[in-house]
Amino acid sequence: MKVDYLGRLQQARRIVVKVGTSTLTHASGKLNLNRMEQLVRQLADLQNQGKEVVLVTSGAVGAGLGRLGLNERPSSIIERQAMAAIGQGLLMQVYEKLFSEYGPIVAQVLLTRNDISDRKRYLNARNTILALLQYRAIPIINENDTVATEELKIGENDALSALVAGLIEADLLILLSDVDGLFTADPRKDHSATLIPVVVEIDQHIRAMAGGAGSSWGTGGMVTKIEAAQMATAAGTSMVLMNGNEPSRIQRIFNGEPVGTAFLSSHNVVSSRKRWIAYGPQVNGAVVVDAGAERALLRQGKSLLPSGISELHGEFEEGDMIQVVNSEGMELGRGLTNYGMEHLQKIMGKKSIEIEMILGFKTADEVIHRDNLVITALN
Ligand SMILES: Nc1ncnc2c1ncn2[C@@H]1O[C@H](COP(=O)(O)OP(=O)(O)O)[C@@H](O)[C@H]1O
Ligand SMILES: N[C@@H](CCC(=O)OP(=O)(O)O)C(=O)O
Repeated sequence: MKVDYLGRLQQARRIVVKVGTSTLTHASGKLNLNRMEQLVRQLADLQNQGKEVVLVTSGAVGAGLGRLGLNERPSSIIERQAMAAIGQGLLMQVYEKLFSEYGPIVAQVLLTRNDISDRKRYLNARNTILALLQYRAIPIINENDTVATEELKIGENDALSALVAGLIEADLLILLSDVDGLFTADPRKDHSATLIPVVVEIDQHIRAMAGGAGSSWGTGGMVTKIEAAQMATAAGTSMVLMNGNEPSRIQRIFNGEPVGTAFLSSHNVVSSRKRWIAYGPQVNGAVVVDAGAERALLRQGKSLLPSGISELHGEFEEGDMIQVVNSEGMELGRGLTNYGMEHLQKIMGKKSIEIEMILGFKTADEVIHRDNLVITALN
């Protein structure tokens, strides 16, 4: 019997596929060329079916290690960056060769957190990727590991692929991993764990199932995959997490058959600008709010006023992204602040009409205007 959500996934036209290191490399660390060949053939075939395809690929560090004959990830960041520089070229060379056999043009896109944090660069990256799709090219995206310093890193490609899916408003994100999908517990540790075919809402119960990475090559484990699912589904992109060991099985999604775990996109899709606010800029600090402000934000759709703020953390300036947390430390939302740390210290707990008297100027009545605020607590 065909289940309704399968029909929805089958219709997807713009697709982001993310492939992890564990899928791309052998246990030896060398590239798994057979698998890459099958993946490329499947993606080329999706394009032949009229779909737009974007590939987010890991494996630069892994391929660099394999090339140098090393079998352990170096612990120093500099060394890993050097590995990535060696491996990225190798990775692209293999993709270029394989894709050219089946037809599609490929394009390398390397992104850093800044390209997502900065609204101008975000829009620029979006336009470039959309232009590539217009040319029927397949953008092959990875993090620019060689130049992204640790504090400016997105960190791993599950998150990068979800950000990319949001960036280009993809219909579907497919995460290829070394596991068949989300299980009730880590199947490597708990043999009685069972596969969950579909997730409609990512709640505490689902998050609690996730464990860490399964191989020494993978980085994120299930935690980052669920975080990616959360980002993607909130942005209107459904996600399928499936095993990448037989890439031709991707086709099953488009035949309307169940495969892996499907995370269905939320009906409550946030606007593109709010999506950028939620997941784009780096968080520079936090404000703790009282119960009254928490209610106003969560229940009444109000802006954050200085009167509801009781504590400040971090160092931030006007225009920066800050977290809004309650007294128990739970994140309620994120937004762009109208006041920097120094000024906010003077006006927190005060009424908006007092702002000008205290500071000698007033940027706005609100510390975070509703338009610049995204509530994350209800997701
Ligand atoms: N609840 C779970 N369901 C499935 N896999 C899980 C779960 N919890 C932890 N894992 C582990 O996550 C691993 C996949 O993540 P990772 O090794 O980072 O792969 P990748 O390189 O594909 O990103 C699986 O091999 C599995 O051992
Ligand atoms: N950008 C890194 C990949 C980081 C990463 O997320 O790896 P993985 O967990 O295998 O998807 C690389 O190319 O090696």
